[in-house]
Amino acid sequence: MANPFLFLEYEPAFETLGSDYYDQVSAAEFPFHILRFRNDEILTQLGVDPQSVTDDHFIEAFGKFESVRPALAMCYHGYQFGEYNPQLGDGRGFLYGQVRGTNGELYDFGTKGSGQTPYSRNADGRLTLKGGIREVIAAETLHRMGVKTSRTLSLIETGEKLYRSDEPSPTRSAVMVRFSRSHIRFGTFERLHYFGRADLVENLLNHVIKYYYPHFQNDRDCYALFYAELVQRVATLVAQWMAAGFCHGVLNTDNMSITGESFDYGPYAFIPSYNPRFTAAYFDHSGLYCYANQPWVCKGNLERLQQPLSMVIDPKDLETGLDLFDSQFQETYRQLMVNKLGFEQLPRPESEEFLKLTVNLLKNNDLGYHNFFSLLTQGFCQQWQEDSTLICQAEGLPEFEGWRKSYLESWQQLYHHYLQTLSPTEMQEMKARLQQHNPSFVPLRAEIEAIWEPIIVEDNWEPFYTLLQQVKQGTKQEAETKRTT
Ligand SMILES: Nc1ncnc2c1ncn2[C@@H]1O[C@H](COP(=O)(O)OP(=O)(O)OP(=O)(O)O)[C@@H](O)[C@H]1O
Ligand SMILES: [Mg+2]
Repeated sequence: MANPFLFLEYEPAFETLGSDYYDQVSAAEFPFHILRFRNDEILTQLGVDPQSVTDDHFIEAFGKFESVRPALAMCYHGYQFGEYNPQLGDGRGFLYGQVRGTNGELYDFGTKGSGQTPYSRNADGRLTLKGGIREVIAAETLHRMGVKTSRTLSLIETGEKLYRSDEPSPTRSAVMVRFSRSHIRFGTFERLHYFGRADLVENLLNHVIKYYYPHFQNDRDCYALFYAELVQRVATLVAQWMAAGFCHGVLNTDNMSITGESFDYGPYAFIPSYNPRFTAAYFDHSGLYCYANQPWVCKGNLERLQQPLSMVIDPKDLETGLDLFDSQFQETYRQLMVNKLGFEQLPRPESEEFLKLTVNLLKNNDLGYHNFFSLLTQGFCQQWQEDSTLICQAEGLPEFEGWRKSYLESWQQLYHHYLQTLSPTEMQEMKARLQQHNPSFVPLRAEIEAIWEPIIVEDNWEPFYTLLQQVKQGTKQEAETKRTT
């Protein structure tokens, strides 16, 4: 049977920009290939019947890299922890190809761990299996939580021994293919500014607008409009991370997509509890990219992007665009938190106090962030409309004493107050909304670590697949039932 991946209609979109933007490379050859994860949902999104795609097809295309288009290592620089680094670029990946989804939008297949390139510096060009697994889990969980994210199309174990300072070594290797809107990064523009090439900035800008902001293509102000929309997309994304309790960990400008989509999941974590200073990367000593800093860091990255863009866009327009960030972030975050609490909308300005109280309740008590919303979802019932003391009192909430108890009571009373305004139908809808916005299973770091143990000890992959089912279904029980039936 012919390999469907080799018969997709690949569009040489980035390729037509020319060699100023990439280097043609070839993939490494690996000792063996074992498909560990395939994402059939993406096949459907591409209009490919998953039944027609065998595991060997995945291995041929995304492990042995049989292909119809050249492999392109994309060039970029970036600000890393505030320092400009001109020695970046795809050092362990390349653009395999670009295809349209059934929605008409263009997507990248980008590799990670496929071998060395001119940008590998002294590194091996490889990805650890554990790193690949962690990225699969992050992308699938964020997707379930409604965050605009890249996905993982495949993860293939490749049989090499890798040495890493942050994993017991030797450790196992893998190659991953990422499915994302684009791998053009803020750093792709920054590199062109570094070389003083306004012409290349302009070409790239036209390309980005054509493929990712096509609604502005014929507008006289298309550059300014593009930047203003990017600002809003990034602000929306950060609000989604914050509501999802997600800390990306490495918000360097080479990890910021020009489409406003989230990607590159290295040392990320879902926050265990609401701690604004929670820092995901062990090497982020100052906590620069901690949970609460994410909005202003991303706004700062957008501001940095003005440097290359101002080679072709009026700086006044860029300033006006950036001004949209704060309100877009606040508005989206507010709405998402209102939804996480189960409501469609809450009246303003009076409900602001309630939202603040919710965050403070989470901050000042030893409540798990995800656990709290999960308890709210599981316990939600009609009786809460009658008796405020029942609210969120299901098993699992720690005993509150002293000022903490009165804090909880104030919160319950306000929640109760808003519940009383709802009709029986609205109460039903509220239950559904709680379930939609609060998956009862969000993998914390320890849970991700726990699936790695059986893999290294006895090559047991069941916990990994079960965890992915849990993430998809949103509940542990449902996932376990589904796997055993
Ligand atoms: N093992 C490696 N071999 C070669 N280059 C590497 C390796 N690990 C990281 N790099 C390079 O270091 C830089 C920063 O890495 P970072 O972890 O942000 O990106 P990445 O995870 O490799 O790729 P992506 O951003 O596409 O997810 C990139 O230029 C990357 O290609
Ligand atoms: Mg990166």
